[in-house]
Parts: sequence; C-alpha cells; structure tokens
Amino acid sequence: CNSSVYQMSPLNTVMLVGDSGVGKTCLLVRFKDGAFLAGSFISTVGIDFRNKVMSIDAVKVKLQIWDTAGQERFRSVTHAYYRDAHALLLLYDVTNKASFDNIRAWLTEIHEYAQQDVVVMLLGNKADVTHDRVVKREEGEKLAKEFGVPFMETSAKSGLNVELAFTAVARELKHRTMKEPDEPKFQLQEYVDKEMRTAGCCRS
Ligand SMILES: Nc1nc2c(ncn2[C@@H]2O[C@H](COP(=O)(O)OP(=O)(O)OP(=O)(O)O)[C@@H](O)[C@H]2O)c(=O)[nH]1
Repeated sequence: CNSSVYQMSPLNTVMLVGDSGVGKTCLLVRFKDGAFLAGSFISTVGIDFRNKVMSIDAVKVKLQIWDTAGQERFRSVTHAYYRDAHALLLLYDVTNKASFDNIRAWLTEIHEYAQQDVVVMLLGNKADVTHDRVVKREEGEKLAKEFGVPFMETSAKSGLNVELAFTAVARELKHRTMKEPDEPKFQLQEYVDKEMRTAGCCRS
C-alpha cells in the first residue's frame, strides 16, 4: 500500500520553436528517451507531440510537448498552435548565425500569435560543438536580457541542461496553476542559475 499522495497538475502545453535544423526534435527525444538521434537529419513535417509527466515536489506535472516544423512552408500550421501554448522553448543553433539572428523575428511572431502571459525561454542548442561555434554564450545572454526572457545553452547530443530546461518550465507552470496564496513568485532565471551553479556550471 503506497501512502504517498500526489497532486496532479492540469495539462500544460510546451511548444518547441526555432529555425529548421536547430535541434528541436533532438532536444525532445533527449528529454523523453534520454537518447540522441545521430545520423541523417529528417525535418519535422507540420507538428508532432509527446507527453511527459514530471514530479515537481509532491506534484505530478503533466507536459504535452509540441515539436514544430522550423521550415518556413509550415509556418501557418505553427501559428495555429501558438494560442494554446503555455510555454515556448525558443531554440537557436550556436553553430548557425542565421538561426540566432532570426530569434528577433521569432519573438515578434510569438508576440503576435501567443498568449500574452506565455512562458518563453531562449535556448542556445548544440553547445557541445566547439570548433564550429559562431554564437558566443554572452551574445545569447545579452539578447535574452534585452527581451526579458530566461536563457541557457543546451546540447541534445551531450544532454547538457536538457532536463533543467524542461524542469524549470514545468516548475514555472506548476507555480502558475497551483500556487499557494502566500507563496512568492517563482523566479525562473534565478532557479536556472542556482541549479547550474550547484551542478558546477553545466549539467548533463
Ligand atoms: N552536435 C549537435 N548536433 C545536434 C544537436 N541537436 C541536434 N543536432 C543535429 O542537428 C540536426 C537537426 O536536428 P533536428 O532536431 O532534426 O532539428 P529540428 O530543429 O527539429 O529541425 P526541423 O524539424 O526542420 O524544424 C540533426 O542532424 C541533429 O543530429 C546538438 O545538441 N548537438
């Protein structure tokens, strides 16, 4: 007989967005299955989704994660889903300058189509790559500060910060839907920074 009682959160939708090839599908597969999809790159068509339940304190937080197609020709499909997203993980690729430059356009689009209070987190993916890196971590931090969104670098290949990115978002969403009246506001960036410091900078 298991006496532990879990509370269950309402379903939270988390949408992965960003240019084609930045690693959205790989990030989701790493988070869900703990594996890296090596080999040929197969672009997502339209939209795909996976469910995951995370335990945050004594609460089961249900996430439905939508993996969108980054290719321009699927953009109208993505637009239709923004409205129902509770959180957005916006990715660029640290080895692809254009994907970083396009973040401003993605943020404009988010502003136009998503709910006003949507949780947005900027992720600089492929941080495992050293020789081909063209976007410095500081540049990602600066852009994120400018738009007032939390930021971290990730790697779907090594697993760096992948769990942390989803945990931070799940905590924020849990806090929003199940906050005790006297509980202080959850500070997402502070939580991320603290977790990274505790893990000695970077965690996989
Ligand atoms: N080195 C490295 N390669 C990665 C990483 N994440 C993804 N890749 C590679 O980048 C390519 C594109 O990854 P996907 O996850 O399919 O990209 P996507 O953003 O889902 O692309 P679309 O479906 O077209 O929007 C693949 O060849 C992956 O192996 C990473 O963290 N590090």
